[in-house]
Amino acid sequence: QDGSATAVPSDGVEYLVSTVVGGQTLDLDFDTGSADLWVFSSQLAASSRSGHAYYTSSKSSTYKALSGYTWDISYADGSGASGNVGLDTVQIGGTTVTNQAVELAKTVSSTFVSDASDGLVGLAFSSINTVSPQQQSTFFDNAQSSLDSPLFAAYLPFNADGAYDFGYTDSSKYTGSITYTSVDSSNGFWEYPSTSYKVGSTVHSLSGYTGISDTGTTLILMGDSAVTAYYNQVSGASYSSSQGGYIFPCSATLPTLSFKIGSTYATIPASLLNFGTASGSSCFGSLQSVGSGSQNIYGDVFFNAYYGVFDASGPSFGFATI
Ligand SMILES: O=C(CN1CCCCC1)Nc1ccc2c(c1)OCO2
Repeated sequence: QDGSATAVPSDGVEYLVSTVVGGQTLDLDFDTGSADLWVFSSQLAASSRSGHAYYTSSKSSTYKALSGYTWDISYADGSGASGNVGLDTVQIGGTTVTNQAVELAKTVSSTFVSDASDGLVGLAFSSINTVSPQQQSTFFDNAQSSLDSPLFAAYLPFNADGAYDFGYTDSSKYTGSITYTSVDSSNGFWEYPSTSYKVGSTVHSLSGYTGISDTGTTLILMGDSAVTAYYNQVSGASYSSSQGGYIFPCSATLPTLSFKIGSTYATIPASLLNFGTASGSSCFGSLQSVGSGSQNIYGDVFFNAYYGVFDASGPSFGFATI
């Protein structure tokens, strides 16, 4: 059944959604860049669980263990988690999936311990789910047959409560029309060509590049050529190894950044490109380097400006101004 769940901004780093797993409520990070639904569990060391809600399978009347099944995930930022697997009922807003693969953490890396989320809901394609010996389906894949339309949408306004809509798009959450582009899911991501960008009004080519819509990533991460071109237009900007990225004087005037999603430019306003104080009078940029490769990562800062629609029919990705 269609439904909407509130997404609450946490530390400006992520948006958390209250989710019920086997009758137990956890605040989970919805990540369109991965495909594992995993939770902090009673199997974690107490030191790793501190500060977190966690799932205890023995307290769920609907839990079914998948004997011998394991999972082990590593994310591009170097974090990771691993454990074992069972099935249980998962409720997100008005949408309920029975027999959802729930991945119980036995280990989590330090960033997750210090992070606010109690686990993740992966909303990328099930082809990159890490469960072995049999790969499992995402919540969205399992929910699709019960939805009016096989889609979900992310509404993540800056510093305000947002929502994930399942089965429908909500016209009260965006203005104008939704522009769609075909998605190439061969890498398991919501990925599409992204072959040009603009710094202010100056157009640059990004031949061969793609973009990935990734609600699990906070910032906008692009190739070094784009990042250099952008900060060359920001007075006093520099790369700070201690801060781990580009910083600039908080008083600097920032140009807008636009990038193509398929054939249509999305424009990020200057206000969203200042991620906030790094230290003293230096501010940290919302645009940072993705490192190597030709895949740009369009994270929450993008969704602060655009309602994002993830449509499995096609598949396609659509966006509309918030
Ligand atoms: O790793 C992530 C997001 N990840 C989502 C799940 C929780 C932990 C953080 N994003 C990311 C994506 C591409 C990158 C990168 C980081 O660093 C360099 O390239």
